[in-house]
Amino acid sequence: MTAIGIYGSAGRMGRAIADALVEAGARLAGGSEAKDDPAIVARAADVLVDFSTPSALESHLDAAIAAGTPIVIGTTGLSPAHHAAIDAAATRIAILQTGNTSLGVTLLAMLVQEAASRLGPDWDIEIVEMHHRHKVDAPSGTALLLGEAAAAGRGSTLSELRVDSRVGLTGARSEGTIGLAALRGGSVVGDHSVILATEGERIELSHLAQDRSIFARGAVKAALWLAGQPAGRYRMGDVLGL
Ligand SMILES: NC(=O)C1=CN([C@@H]2O[C@H](COP(=O)(O)OP(=O)(O)OC[C@H]3O[C@@H](n4cnc5c(N)ncnc54)[C@H](OP(=O)(O)O)[C@@H]3O)[C@@H](O)[C@H]2O)C=CC1
Ligand SMILES: O=C(O)C1=N[C@H](C(=O)O)C[C@H](O)C1
Repeated sequence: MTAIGIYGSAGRMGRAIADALVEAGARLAGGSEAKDDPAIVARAADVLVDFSTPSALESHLDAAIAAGTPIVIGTTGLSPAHHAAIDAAATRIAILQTGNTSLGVTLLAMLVQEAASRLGPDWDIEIVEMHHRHKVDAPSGTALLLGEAAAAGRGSTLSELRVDSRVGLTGARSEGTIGLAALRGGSVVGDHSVILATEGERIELSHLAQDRSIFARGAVKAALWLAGQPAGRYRMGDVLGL
């Protein structure tokens, strides 16, 4: 029985993952919060999942490397420096990082990349997301993941094309850019729409999360898969065979 350790175990996702891993036939190796030593659960677990906060990432990676334990990173709000730290750690242990562990969003990202590659640059791409009032980062990790997929479809990267929430006298839209807008309110679990718009028509590709359990089940599936992998950086598409 695979033992899964949870960083951020008392949070919304940590609690949902504790439920999901039992349903998947795994065992909880232990949980860890800010006050705890992350090395303890890293040593007790066959695989770790991190749904906590970006400022804890470095200590969680250090603990995972020291114990030789693979880790799924679901925490969002990561900076380029965090991604560089993940790349470095992935030369030592297996790591899967994703802004969204659901099957639906993993497939949506592929559809977005395909649409962006087939439609010309006169098709504008805008990404709108809405989340609950407690969310602390924006744009969401999923919006960034979808933006990267759209940019890849255009043969570019999101950092080259992104325009964040417009305000004031912005001027007309620049062709080829990808706009990002974030809404916050109530208890919305996670809604994302990628809008492709040209003169006279538009396409909207959307994912609506109705329950946090979709992320939790995906995180457990990813953890069980990652437990058997050699060092390297992996994606949800690898887990789901998409
Ligand atoms: N990839 C995906 O599919 C998904 C990713 N997420 C992401 O997961 C993260 C957590 O989301 P959510 O559960 O809603 O947030 P919560 O705030 O409910 O949970 C985060 C938990 O992490 C704890 N924490 C803070 N610092 C540390 C630390 N140093 N070590 C261990 N734990 C710590 C928090 O404690 P305290 O409250 O005391 O600060 C809290 O219990 C977010 O970044 C979110 O965007 C969410 C859903 C799906
Ligand atoms: O904080 C959340 O709740 C969520 N965060 C992830 C994100 O930033 O995209 C995934 C999901 O949308 C819920």
